[in-house]
Amino acid sequence: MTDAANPSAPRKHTEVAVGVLIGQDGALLLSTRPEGKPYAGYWEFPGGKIEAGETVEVALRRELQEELGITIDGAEVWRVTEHDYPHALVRLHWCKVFSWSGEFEMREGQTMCWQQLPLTVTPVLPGAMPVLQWLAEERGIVGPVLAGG
Ligand SMILES: Nc1nc2c([nH]c(=O)n2[C@@H]2O[C@H](COP(=O)(O)OP(=O)(O)OP(=O)(O)O)[C@@H](O)[C@H]2O)c(=O)[nH]1
Repeated sequence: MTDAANPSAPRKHTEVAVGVLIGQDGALLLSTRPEGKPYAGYWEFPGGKIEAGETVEVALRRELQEELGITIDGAEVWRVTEHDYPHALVRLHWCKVFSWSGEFEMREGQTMCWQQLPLTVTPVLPGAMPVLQWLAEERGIVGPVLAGG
């Protein structure tokens, strides 16, 4: 989408905070995108848009409370990526999260699961693919990050 008043203007980024929750066995938490959102039903890492005045950590804590009912202890940005979707140009601020409190509760009707690499769930949001690749590299996993992919 371009700016109607100025079609040559660069698209503005939508800033997004994303959490890579890592369990004690190294499993990764994936969840499905709720109905009504672009790419509904695709698997993603939990997170959402950063609101005005929020830091990445504050936004991520709010999003994970709203979506999953948990409270994260802390989050530091690990990687920043960009992805150009038809619906938005997003800048994704990825945080690894190792510690949280509360019970998981799917507050937006989504589904969650813990996954090792390669992932067995599909389809996965295209914007998450570089991060899966980095996680696989860190773990010395060669080959596709999606089983059968
Ligand atoms: N949460 C999340 N978003 C991702 C991932 N990968 C990726 O490209 N995105 C993109 O980042 C954006 C996140 O926005 P969202 O729609 O989930 O955010 P939100 O919950 O604040 O939505 P809303 O306020 O519109 O209801 C979407 O454009 C989504 O496609 C990912 O792994 N997790």
